[in-house]
Amino acid sequence: MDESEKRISPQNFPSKLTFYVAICWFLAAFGGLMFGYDIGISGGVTAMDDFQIKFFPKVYEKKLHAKENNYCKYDDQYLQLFTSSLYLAALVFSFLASKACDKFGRKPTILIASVFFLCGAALSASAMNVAMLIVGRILLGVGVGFGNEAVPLFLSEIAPVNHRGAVNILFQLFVTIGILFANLVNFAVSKVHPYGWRISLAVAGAPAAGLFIGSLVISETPTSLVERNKLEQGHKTLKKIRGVDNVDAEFNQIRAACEAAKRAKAPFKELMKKSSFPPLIIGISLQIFQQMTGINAIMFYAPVLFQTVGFKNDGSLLSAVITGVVNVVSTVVSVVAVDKLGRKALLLEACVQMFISQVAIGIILHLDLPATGSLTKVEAGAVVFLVCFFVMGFAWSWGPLGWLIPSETFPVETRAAGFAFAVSSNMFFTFVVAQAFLSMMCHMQAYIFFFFAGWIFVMGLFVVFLLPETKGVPIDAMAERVWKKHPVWKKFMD
Ligand SMILES: OC[C@H]1O[C@](O)(CO)[C@@H](O)[C@@H]1O
Repeated sequence: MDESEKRISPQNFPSKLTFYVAICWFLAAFGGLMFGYDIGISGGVTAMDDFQIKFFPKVYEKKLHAKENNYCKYDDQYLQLFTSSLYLAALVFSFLASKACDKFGRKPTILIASVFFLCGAALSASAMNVAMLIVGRILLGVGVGFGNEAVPLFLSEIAPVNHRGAVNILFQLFVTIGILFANLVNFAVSKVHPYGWRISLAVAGAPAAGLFIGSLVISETPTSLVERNKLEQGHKTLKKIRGVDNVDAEFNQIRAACEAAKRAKAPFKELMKKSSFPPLIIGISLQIFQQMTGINAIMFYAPVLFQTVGFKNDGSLLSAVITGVVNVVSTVVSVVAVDKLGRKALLLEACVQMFISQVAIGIILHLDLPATGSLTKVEAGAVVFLVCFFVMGFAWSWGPLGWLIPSETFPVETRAAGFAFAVSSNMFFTFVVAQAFLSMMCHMQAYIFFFFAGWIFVMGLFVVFLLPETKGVPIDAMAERVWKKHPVWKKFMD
């Protein structure tokens, strides 16, 4: 602990925001774009008639005859597997990726991700049957597993220290841009019959190719080089990315951090110590809660949801574009607000906003959807508005902070391992929502929205009673200034 006080304050490390670093961010951020594209593309594709006729004819038949039981139109395990399989693969491979990041470095791990992305895009776009389609999604998932572990790590390791928070949010920002891009592509190709869906799936190759080229151009991070004992090369790279000669102070800090990480021989074992529980519980809970807001019910299935409430194909794809725009813009708000308003205020405000939206959507659907088969224009407009209101709240809080907080609360010894747990919790619960939402909607009907509202209520209590504020706290000082002062968590800190 005391060691950190002897170091030069990280705020004083000399650095310029170099053009080279900006290029590296831009290229690596294709990883976020790729992830977002995969999130956003599946909902629109599953809602396309041509796609359903080819792969899920039973779903198509059911849809044609659906009047009364609108909520069950898309209740099909295989259809859901098309979306969810990606996240299961990502979950498994995020652990392998954390090993690859350590052993081979961030750069080759990003390269591996891009190759899987390219293969996955090619296979799913050319699929002749459901098996090819799902194997294609699994390959994309392997890419997501590697990419989501390596890219955020890469971005934050080459960022000048005082930009780390904002850069971390950059990843989420690119995810939201990827989702929007996918929504736009779906909207544009929905009239191309009978293979519009193939274009949607093939366009995923564009960010994948960007990431592939990027992974050849970017430098390995100084941290990763030092970790693998390439000290001289690490020092040289640090000079290059900072654009100044005097990088010794920062370099020494990187070395000290790497040595500390090496001393903790088994980071996963270290994580099981009582004193590691506070950041671990916080990191995992934030990711679980992030998913249980119901965000991905909307991101994956917005077009399907909008069809359920009575929009035609076009209208539902256009509405998904609107929610996509709201998602991007609100994430930008978060970049600015997070260090001014603090984490807790944003998370709490969003709970109120998301709770109101979910309850109001539930009430509208409960009162009117079963009786009439579809909503009136005004009601359908209100549902789109409420979905946007919900997405807005999520995007400036739980979306980015679900990643930011776990990246700033673990001590260096357990940071990578702890973050891997957070990533995999996210993937697991994303999988659960993707696989279960359409069936849950079929069985619970409008009550599904009250179910998510219930989770949001619990999340609010969690923020009030268990989440400490970490705004402005240096990472090395978390234990002293945060955990040991918190009425609940101090009991874990001996
Ligand atoms: O922007 C919404 C997207 O952000 C994530 O929560 C990741 O933080 C995804 O699970 C979701 O689809």
